[in-house]
Amino acid sequence: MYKTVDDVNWENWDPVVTATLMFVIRDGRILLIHKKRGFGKGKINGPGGKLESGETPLECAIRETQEELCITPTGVEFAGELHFQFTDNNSIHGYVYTATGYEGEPTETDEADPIWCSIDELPFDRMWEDDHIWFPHMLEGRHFSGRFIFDNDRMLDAVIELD
Ligand SMILES: Nc1[nH]c(=O)nc2c1ncn2[C@H]1C[C@H](O)[C@@H](COP(=O)(O)OP(=O)(O)OP(=O)(O)O)O1
Repeated sequence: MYKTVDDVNWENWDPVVTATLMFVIRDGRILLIHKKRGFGKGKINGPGGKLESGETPLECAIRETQEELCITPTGVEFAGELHFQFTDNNSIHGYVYTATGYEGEPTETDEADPIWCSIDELPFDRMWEDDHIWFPHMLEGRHFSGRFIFDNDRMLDAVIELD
């Protein structure tokens, strides 16, 4: 049973899922989604999803943003990595990207409803519990690497490293 980050053998960690997140940040605002289905349904997060075969995390993050919000992010940069170990043995390796702009118009789809938020008033109470730990680093443009233990959607432990 995983309780703390130290209970995981990170050297041999073999995540079940590799996934991505994309955050468009411009003019003091960030483009989030209300997730309508899939993992984390009902939460507020960035667009993103599972890596498909033959795809890089960057390609995945752009494709998922196109699929979920009908926009193509521009000025994309790598922001950080997230390592989630769940007590039920699920595990997710997440790659986070930021973008400074986009082509198209953010549009509601079956998967997501777009929400613009002020970066000073983020809805952390409706987001995954780890987000308040690494969002400030992402917003500062600081690369981060986070390790987290979750029991369903309750965070049990967290460690964050900065470049
Ligand atoms: N603790 C957490 N904090 C966070 O901010 N995002 C998390 C998270 N745990 C998972 N995610 C995100 C990462 C990724 O975008 C998504 C999980 O990917 P999944 O592919 O499992 O989701 P979906 O069911 O949307 O899959 P797709 O069918 O590929 O869209 O949830």
